[in-house]
Amino acid sequence: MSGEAMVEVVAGVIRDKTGRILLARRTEGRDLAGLWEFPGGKREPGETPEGALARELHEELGIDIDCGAPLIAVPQRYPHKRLRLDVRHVAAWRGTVKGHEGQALAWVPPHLLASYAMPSADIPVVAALLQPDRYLVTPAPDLSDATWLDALEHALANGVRRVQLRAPDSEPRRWHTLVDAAVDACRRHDVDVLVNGDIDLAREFDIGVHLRAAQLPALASRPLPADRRVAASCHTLAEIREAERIGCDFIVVGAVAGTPTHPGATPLGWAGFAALREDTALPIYAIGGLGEQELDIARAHGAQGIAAIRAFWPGTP
Ligand SMILES: Nc1nc2c([nH]c(=O)n2[C@H]2C[C@H](O)[C@@H](COP(=O)(O)OP(=O)(O)OP(=O)(O)O)O2)c(=O)[nH]1
Repeated sequence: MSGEAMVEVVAGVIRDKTGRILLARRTEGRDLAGLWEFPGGKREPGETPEGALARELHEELGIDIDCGAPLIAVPQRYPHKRLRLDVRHVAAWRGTVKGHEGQALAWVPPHLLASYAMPSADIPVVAALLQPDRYLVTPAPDLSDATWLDALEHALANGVRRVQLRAPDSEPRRWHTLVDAAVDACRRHDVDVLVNGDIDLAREFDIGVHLRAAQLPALASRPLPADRRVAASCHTLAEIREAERIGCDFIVVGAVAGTPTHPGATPLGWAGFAALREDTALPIYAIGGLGEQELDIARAHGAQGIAAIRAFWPGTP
């Protein structure tokens, strides 16, 4: 099944002066007709991604472009094909945008992108545009509470925008007090905050919940409303299917590299990660022995970004 050839597709994020992003509607008679997509198309043999994108946007929209930085490349399996959707920012463009192939066009404010029906490969692309690329998982508060909260404040000041509060085996009353203070700090920084495992605690503080894989089978549906994040840690395709079934917003998958905290586990490697990525449209953070320096390679394998304890927690080696 994974032997089937991978179709290479390149698409562009084109913005106007007000920051709206251009979507095109796939015309009737084509695969995925009626869905909205980032303009682009298939790479031809011998073409670079940049060259293919420039050609496609000239043909489809009548514009000339300067290709910008890679955003994310999403491997994705559809019923009749496998493709890798390589999405690039368009740094600059010249000309007048017009649908040269009869396709409808829409300039969409970023916060409305998710309300457009798109192919499944685009769901991680929209998440990569809108949501944080780093997901801090807190270490257990071994030292004093003040030291732990101070480290959290530093991480938030360093630009972490999404946090999972996690403290395996912490004494419940101490943990409740710490979560209270941590939620307060995250709210002050306008940072997305989830608590590991404890759905009641998430409800009490009106925050998100990050579920362990073992918790998923017992849940009939997502335990929190749509405006609260529900995430899960997954290691296998079966666990990913459970996360999809209950309606998780995103998942964490690993371990990608070896980690000192799980010395016996066989790491997935980036190829193993990408193989799982192909079979789901959920946004995925890669975890396990990774840090900020792996963000580009993570995005190149379809990850939303990196989840880590040590790499994003100030003061850990
Ligand atoms: N341009 C573009 N294509 C996308 C996106 N998301 C996504 O799944 N695709 C898929 C749809 C197509 O299968 C393929 C792009 O092929 P294409 O648009 O150049 O060619 P086509 O219509 O003849 O493709 P097809 O019907 O033969 O699959 O990538 C996206 O955001 N932009």
